[in-house]
Amino acid sequence: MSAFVGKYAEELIKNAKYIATPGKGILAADESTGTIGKRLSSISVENIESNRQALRELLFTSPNALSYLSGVILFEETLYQKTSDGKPFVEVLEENNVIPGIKVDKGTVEIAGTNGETTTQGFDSLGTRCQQYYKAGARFAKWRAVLKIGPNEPSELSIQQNAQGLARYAIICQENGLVPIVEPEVLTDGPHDIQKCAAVTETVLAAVYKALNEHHVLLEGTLLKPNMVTPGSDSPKVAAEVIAQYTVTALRRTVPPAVPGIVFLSGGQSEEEATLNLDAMNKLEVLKPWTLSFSFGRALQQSTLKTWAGKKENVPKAQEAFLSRCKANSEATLGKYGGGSAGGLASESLFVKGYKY
Ligand SMILES: O=P(O)(O)OC[C@H]1O[C@](O)(COP(=O)(O)O)[C@@H](O)[C@@H]1O
Repeated sequence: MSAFVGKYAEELIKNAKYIATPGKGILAADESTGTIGKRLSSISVENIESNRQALRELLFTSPNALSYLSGVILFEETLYQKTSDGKPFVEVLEENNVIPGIKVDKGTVEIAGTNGETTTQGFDSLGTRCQQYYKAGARFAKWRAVLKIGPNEPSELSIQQNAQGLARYAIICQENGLVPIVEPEVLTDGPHDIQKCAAVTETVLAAVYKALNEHHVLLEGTLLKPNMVTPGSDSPKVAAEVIAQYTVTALRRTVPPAVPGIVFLSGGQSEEEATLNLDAMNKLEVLKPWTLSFSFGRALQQSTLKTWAGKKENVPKAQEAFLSRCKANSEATLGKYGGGSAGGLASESLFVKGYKY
């Protein structure tokens, strides 16, 4: 084995495999304080710790919803929070066989001399932070790199910087017992067609797997969180079957079978769109050596957030909405989603231009 095999190898492989269990997926509830502020302001709720805690408690204590999840990504503040009855969130998740994860990046900064391209920050004391998060119960981590499509973008510089950054992050996580989720997000902004998105996604993923190899990352103990291959936001939409075909083709060309699971981000798709696209991928009859599942933020929470609207009396209804999205996405990981669990809210587009933070 060419990869560096540290003392956590077996545990990393076991946890990555568990997270990729067919029928289960990841809730991305790791919005940083700024990002959750935007979500809360959309329902006129103040961005203070008690409101952030209340939203996360609503999600994590949602009856039956956790049976469709294998992992939840947390922001640092949430990792140490408790329910209103005083039970640590980490315990609530563990009791339901859901692995707690942690966002370890510190957001993006512009790369000088580029047309608004970015690299991701967060290397300062990353190893020490991983050790602390492991002690607190986290067993996987997330780091988001962002690439954009433009006339000359992504540049070679941004592809290389982001691939190297993801690989360096991944090996530091593995040295400290955390399964790294490798997230190179190609943004959907722009007038490009689906072929362009496919070409860029393939180039980016090829660079990422080359870098992971150079850094001796144990692929069996990682997960990939990519964008789906779609037309740009200013282009006409295409059918879920077309998205499925292009996305699975791009992944088959670039992601080694040693990777146990690919967990998509939703990237501003509506809840229903994201589920139907995932379902169409799992219905495709081609060899897919990895589990294809979800790690949605907005596409799991939007109708729940709107239904809650910050009011205690709406919690049971909001939890029903959350359960219905979790169940729908679980079915989609098996290619068994019939569609239609969408109320009006689940079909609302969640696209935000230049989604960075
Ligand atoms: O910039 P932040 O606060 O890290 O948030 C980025 C968000 O994007 C994600 O990576 C993907 O979310 P979406 O499914 O909403 O695209 C989440 O895990 C995360 O909450």
